[in-house]
Amino acid sequence: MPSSSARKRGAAAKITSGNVKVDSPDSSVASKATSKASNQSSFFRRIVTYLSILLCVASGVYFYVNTMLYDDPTAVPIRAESKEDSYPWTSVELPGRGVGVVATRDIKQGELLLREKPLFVVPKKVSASPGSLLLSTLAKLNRVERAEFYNLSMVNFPDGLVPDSEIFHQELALAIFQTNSIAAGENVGIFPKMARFNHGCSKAFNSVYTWREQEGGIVTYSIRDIKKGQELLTTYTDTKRPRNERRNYLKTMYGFDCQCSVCSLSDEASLASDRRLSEMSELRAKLSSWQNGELTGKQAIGIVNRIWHLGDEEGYWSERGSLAADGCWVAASHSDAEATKQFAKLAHKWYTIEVGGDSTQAKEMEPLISQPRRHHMWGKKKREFVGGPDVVL
Ligand SMILES: C[S@@+](CC[C@H](N)C(=O)[O-])C[C@H]1O[C@@H](n2cnc3c(N)ncnc32)[C@H](O)[C@@H]1O
Repeated sequence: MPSSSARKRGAAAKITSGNVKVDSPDSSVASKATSKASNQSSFFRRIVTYLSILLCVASGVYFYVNTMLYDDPTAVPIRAESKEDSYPWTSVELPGRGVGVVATRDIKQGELLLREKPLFVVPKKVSASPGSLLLSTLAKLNRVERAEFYNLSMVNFPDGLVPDSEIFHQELALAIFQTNSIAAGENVGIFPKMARFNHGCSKAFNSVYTWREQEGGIVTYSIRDIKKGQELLTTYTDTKRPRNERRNYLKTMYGFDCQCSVCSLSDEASLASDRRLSEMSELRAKLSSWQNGELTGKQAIGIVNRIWHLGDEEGYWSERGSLAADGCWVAASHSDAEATKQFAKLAHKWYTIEVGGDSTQAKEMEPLISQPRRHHMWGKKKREFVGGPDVVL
């Protein structure tokens, strides 16, 4: 066999050279010493050869295990997520909810909880098969990134697929993606840390993420104070819907029965909560009819204040920055300087809490607090005293 004869040829050359010395008739102490040294060196060479073979075998085994485990998307041997040391929370197993995120200290309203870039994004609408698009996208990631993806939880993985078939891998990727992806501007993406936040409805969620186009990532802020040990919850859907609708949606899309503090209210309290949430939604829709001239400025501001009041009663504090910014828009359009200033201040406060003081939304409000006429809608509608927000600033 060519490989073994090649190895023998190298060994024979060494033996030949040693035999010449030993068989020499002029053998002396020096030549004995040379012969001894030669024997020793041949012994050491053999040791080195054995060690090299051992090393080769060990690296082969290591490479095989590593390659097979990581290249098989269903086998994820490690938790590749990095430590969340710099954030005031940690991810832990929670009974009946998989992994969740829990505060490691008291967190104040408006604190930055997370800044994260996506593992990958894909367009919201794709013409090709979503499963194959996901597989080709995943193939471009490195092994650790792929492990991060396959380590996430999933629901709605169909039964009865042939293991290791193409369709099996596509459906697996799709199930993980649909369980964990979130909107990223025009796209939808995977953010492995954000993906560990569980869901809460209405006043039960305390953490809100926002996509920032210029940064190509999300930021997440606490919209209320959170006690050490409390779970950080975000929301997976528009929770201004009645409890039954919310629960059906969450069960179908995310495979769980929502037991959050709002879904667990008594029937009577839940009905009252549903009424408030529905009214908030309806009023939001009605507010947009101001643009077509169907409402006066004063009526539009009356709606903004009513939504605010309902939010107070319900404990629903999300979207308050944009609500106050709408008030600012109405007031500026009708040239009400004082109301524009007050709504700008309110919008700035709530944008800072929910999307960050360094957000474009908060920054846009800043100059209007002292110079209301700088609003781009200033004086675009009939002059009218519309009145400011009902809240104490
Ligand atoms: C984006 S993941 C959230 C993290 C997930 N718990 C985990 O283990 O990685 C969404 C999944 O978490 C679980 N989940 C989220 N919110 C929940 C809740 N309020 N109650 C029970 N399970 C919940 C559901 O299984 C859902 O499909």
